[in-house]
Amino acid sequence: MRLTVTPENLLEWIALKINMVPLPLLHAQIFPIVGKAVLEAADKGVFEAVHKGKQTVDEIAAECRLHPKALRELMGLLLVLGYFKQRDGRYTLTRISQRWVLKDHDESVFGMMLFNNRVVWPWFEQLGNYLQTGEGIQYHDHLTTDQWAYYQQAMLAATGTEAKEFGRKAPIPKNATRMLDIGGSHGQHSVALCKKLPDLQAIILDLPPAIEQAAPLLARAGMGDRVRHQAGNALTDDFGESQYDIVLLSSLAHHFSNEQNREVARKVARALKPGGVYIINEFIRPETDGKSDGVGTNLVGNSMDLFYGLTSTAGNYAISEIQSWQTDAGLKLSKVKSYLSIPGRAMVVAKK
Ligand SMILES: C[S@@+](CC[C@H](N)C(=O)[O-])C[C@H]1O[C@@H](n2cnc3c(N)ncnc32)[C@H](O)[C@@H]1O
Repeated sequence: MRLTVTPENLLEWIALKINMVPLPLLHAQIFPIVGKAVLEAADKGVFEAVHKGKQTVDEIAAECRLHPKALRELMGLLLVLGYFKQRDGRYTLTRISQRWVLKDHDESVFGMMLFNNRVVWPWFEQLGNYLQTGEGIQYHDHLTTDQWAYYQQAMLAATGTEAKEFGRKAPIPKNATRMLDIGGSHGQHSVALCKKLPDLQAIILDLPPAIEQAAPLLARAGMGDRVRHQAGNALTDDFGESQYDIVLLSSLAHHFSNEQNREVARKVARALKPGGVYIINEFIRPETDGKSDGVGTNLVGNSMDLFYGLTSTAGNYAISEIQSWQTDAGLKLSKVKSYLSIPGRAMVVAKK
């Protein structure tokens, strides 16, 4: 998928076609305000206010304690972006905002919006420094307790749609009984598989400050002892020998260096039972050397690559790199499964 500029009439189409429109001006001037406007609107409670029945700018402004003139400007932009409909000065939510933004919808990305607005936004200031030094933020080493809470809620929000597709598509042994979910946070991937296989139990290995915030999120799934947290560190802990039918590493490889991922794969291979699977679930770095790895160059893969570089120094990996960790660890490669709901993301699977 791509973010494109769509002409609204023939003259605009021609202007775009003959390179008369300064597209970089859109990237430089329009895109930053679009992103921040959506984040602030969610954070200030604008969507929830409309959901509660506040429909005019004055009603929404009073409910959210915002300045009416400033809010009118914000609503104009959100209208163009398709978050609201407006008739006779009364705003209503569109299907997009009802499904993806309202706090209580099970697929809502609201938690990710709060994290991005309150924690991540200031990090972007450091992109220039990252480009000069190659040194990312390594945020796991610096988060405050509140930031850990926003982070874990964001991870849950980001998984609302993915976990369903993961549950349907993950190629797992039908008789699996034990699973290790490394950096599993809220545990939704494990919950999805445990709902599918009644004899499966999962351990979610994560850092102690993450578990402190993720425990109540996991408890909401009502899985009891079948999915439980274990405090640890994937880089220093041993995972044991012939213990698990399934090991999952979801959205953690991008925080680790190539060598760290290779070492994690070695420990995973030892910890798998014969026939067990190692699933690395990740945003894929599109190949930049012209070779296609099945996912191709795309907006999500490329922007997440830069984002993870900035935030963790590592970044995304190409499918061929991920598979090299698995084969070096003595595992046999299986199919790569991509997602329909999250473009640029895939499960890279290997078997013992
Ligand atoms: C980006 S989140 C992904 C959460 C979840 N697996 C998912 O796909 O939604 C990365 C998780 O890995 C955890 N993590 C980071 N470094 C870790 C380490 N060295 N050992 C174990 N967990 C780690 C973080 O605390 C966080 O919960």
